[in-house]
Amino acid sequence: MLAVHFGAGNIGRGFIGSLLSQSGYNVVFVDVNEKIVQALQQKGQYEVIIAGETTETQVVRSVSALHSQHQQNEIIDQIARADLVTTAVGPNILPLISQTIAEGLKKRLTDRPVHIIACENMIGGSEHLKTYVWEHLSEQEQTSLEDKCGFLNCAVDRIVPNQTHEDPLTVVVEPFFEWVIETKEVIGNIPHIIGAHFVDDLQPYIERKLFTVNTGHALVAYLGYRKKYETIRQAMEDQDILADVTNALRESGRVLVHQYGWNEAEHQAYIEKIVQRFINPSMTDEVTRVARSPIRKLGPNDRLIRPALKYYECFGEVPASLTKGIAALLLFDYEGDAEAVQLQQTIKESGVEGALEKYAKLPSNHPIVVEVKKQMLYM
Ligand SMILES: NC(=O)C1=CN([C@@H]2O[C@H](COP(=O)(O)OP(=O)(O)OC[C@H]3O[C@@H](n4cnc5c(N)ncnc54)[C@H](O)[C@@H]3O)[C@@H](O)[C@H]2O)C=CC1
Ligand SMILES: O=P(O)(O)OC[C@H]1O[C@](O)(CO)[C@@H](O)[C@@H]1O
Repeated sequence: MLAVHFGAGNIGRGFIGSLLSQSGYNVVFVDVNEKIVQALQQKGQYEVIIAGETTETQVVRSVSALHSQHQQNEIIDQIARADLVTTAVGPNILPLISQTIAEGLKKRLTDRPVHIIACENMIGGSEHLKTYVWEHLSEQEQTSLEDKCGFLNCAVDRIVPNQTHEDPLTVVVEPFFEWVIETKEVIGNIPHIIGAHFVDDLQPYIERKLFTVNTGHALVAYLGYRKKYETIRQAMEDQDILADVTNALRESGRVLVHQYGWNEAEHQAYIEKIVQRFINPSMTDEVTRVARSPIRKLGPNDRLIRPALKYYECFGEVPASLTKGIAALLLFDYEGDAEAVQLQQTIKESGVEGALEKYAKLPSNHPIVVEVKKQMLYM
């Protein structure tokens, strides 16, 4: 079995590539990072260090790599033969790799179906990717590929921080992982992926994951940045931040239980486990990594705005802690993050209302906007 995976970064190597290799796939990574591509080509394997109460090292074998820009023809040939195409490049990069995927699909030399799974932190990631890929195909090509390519939405959960190991390929990960894949668009057999959880309807799972793990993590990061903490663990040791995060997860949890009927006690246990994962003493995770790309995180369907809006819609109240998280995001002025710089520029030019209207699609008189502005005064 052959899998082509775009993005040999933290999640690519530390989660998706590792699981696919364990499941028996030859994994061809595609990346723009010359150093990583060369090292994968030379070694054909790498180590994943699972850092929990004890440390375990797994060797991921049967891997190779191609350069996303310099080896286009080779990538297209691999996609033409692949059983699986996966991505973990970040939502903003999906449009940039879509033409290559389209060219590979056009050259399918086999009638075997191919499944394409975008492993990004977003709702409908694979569906979005399909839209971008389809833009590069004629109507006739789209029709002929429709019953050969299944784009499967998924939710991926594993905390993989930035890596500091001497070997550029070695990746330290937390023990926990969850890969939930929707079966709606499966063509033929469900792909063989050890450890993945297949479900008919992803919506409850992706929302539970994004609006618990990612909502909580974003809050720790933005509040932690305000207080000048460098790591997530340091921020979690601050009792005020811990209380805000716990309360924000109570707010988003109330929405999730209301909307999807998750069992309340089980959801509380899910929250508690996640809070423990943020504290993991065996890993160092930087506040600026978790806070990265604030404009993406301010999106109407993303981890802060959507649960805050849903809370307001469902219960007629403005959620105090989620809005505090939004306020802290708007104050994230880290110069090493291009989106943070752009966001600060927008706020300077159009004010907080302008930024919330532009990126979160919230009208300036919305009660959430009013509350966010108020919260910003106290930070
Ligand atoms: N790190 C984590 O803990 C988690 C990350 N995610 C999601 O996984 C995705 C990737 O995140 P990370 O692995 O953390 O980021 P990362 O920055 O470590 O990896 C992204 C990789 O994509 C590569 N890339 C960029 N442009 C490319 C292109 N045109 N073609 C091929 N490769 C390209 C980069 O060089 C990099 O190696 C994101 O959507 C993120 O939200 C999801 C769950 C957990
Ligand atoms: O690019 P994003 O959305 O910040 O993705 C990384 C996030 O996903 C997580 O892994 C949670 O699954 C966190 O480590 C991190 O906050």
